[in-house]
Amino acid sequence: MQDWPSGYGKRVLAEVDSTNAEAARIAASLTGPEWILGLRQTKGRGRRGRPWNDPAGNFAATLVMRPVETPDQIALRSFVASLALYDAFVAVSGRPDAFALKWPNDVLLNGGKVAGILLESAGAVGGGMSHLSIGIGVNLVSAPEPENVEAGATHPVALLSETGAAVTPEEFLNALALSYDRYETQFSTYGFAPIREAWLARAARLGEVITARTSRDETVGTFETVDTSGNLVLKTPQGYVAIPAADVFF
Ligand SMILES: O=C(O)CCCC[C@@H]1SC[C@@H]2NC(=O)N[C@@H]21
Repeated sequence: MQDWPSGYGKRVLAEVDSTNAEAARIAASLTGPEWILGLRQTKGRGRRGRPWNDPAGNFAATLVMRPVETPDQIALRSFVASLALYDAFVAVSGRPDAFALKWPNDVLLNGGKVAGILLESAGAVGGGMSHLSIGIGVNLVSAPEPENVEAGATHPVALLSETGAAVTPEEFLNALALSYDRYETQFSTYGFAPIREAWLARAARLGEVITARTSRDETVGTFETVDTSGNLVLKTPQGYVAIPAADVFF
């Protein structure tokens, strides 16, 4: 069986500040997409400027690439990466029913957050995008204490304690790189439609009332779908609302 997808580079770093920061440093010299795995991360970053702590044994990696599509298309790789993460979890644990996807791109295990994704990009001189970094953090062996996460946020869990699966970061990277390559091929060949369908089939709380919060406002409504642009669509008493970016609370 293939254990690494062709066309992808790999760097394994014993210690790094943040694999996303490293991705930005090497982006200009890339000759193809590259995975960067940090076995220790000292300054990991999460969504919305939050820190991301990485005890040894957890997974911290970034896929950095130089895509050529429009920024809107490029951002849809958040869904490509979520699906790849879901499949990697199933490959290492054999437990498809235990996992679900939380919009925009968290992975839940038995209802708790086991993984998060941070997309970062930079523009090129003269327009367009110079690189996209897809940073992925997975609680393989330990999860932060609940008091260290934002009030009301999904409680964190670890793969090991929830499933008994003891997986090293290197093993997880191999599973993830293979599943990412499969979904990337699907995305570049057929576009967002099949990715969206597959994502919705694994979505947490579809059809239920949820809350989407931004720094400016809060929308409560029934989670109807994710639209063809990747927006969260909530049905509210005022009508349908499409939300491009927010934190979701159950
Ligand atoms: O807030 C989230 O849910 C996203 C967390 C993303 C963390 C990962 S760990 C690897 C990569 N490097 C970083 O500094 N952050 C991402």
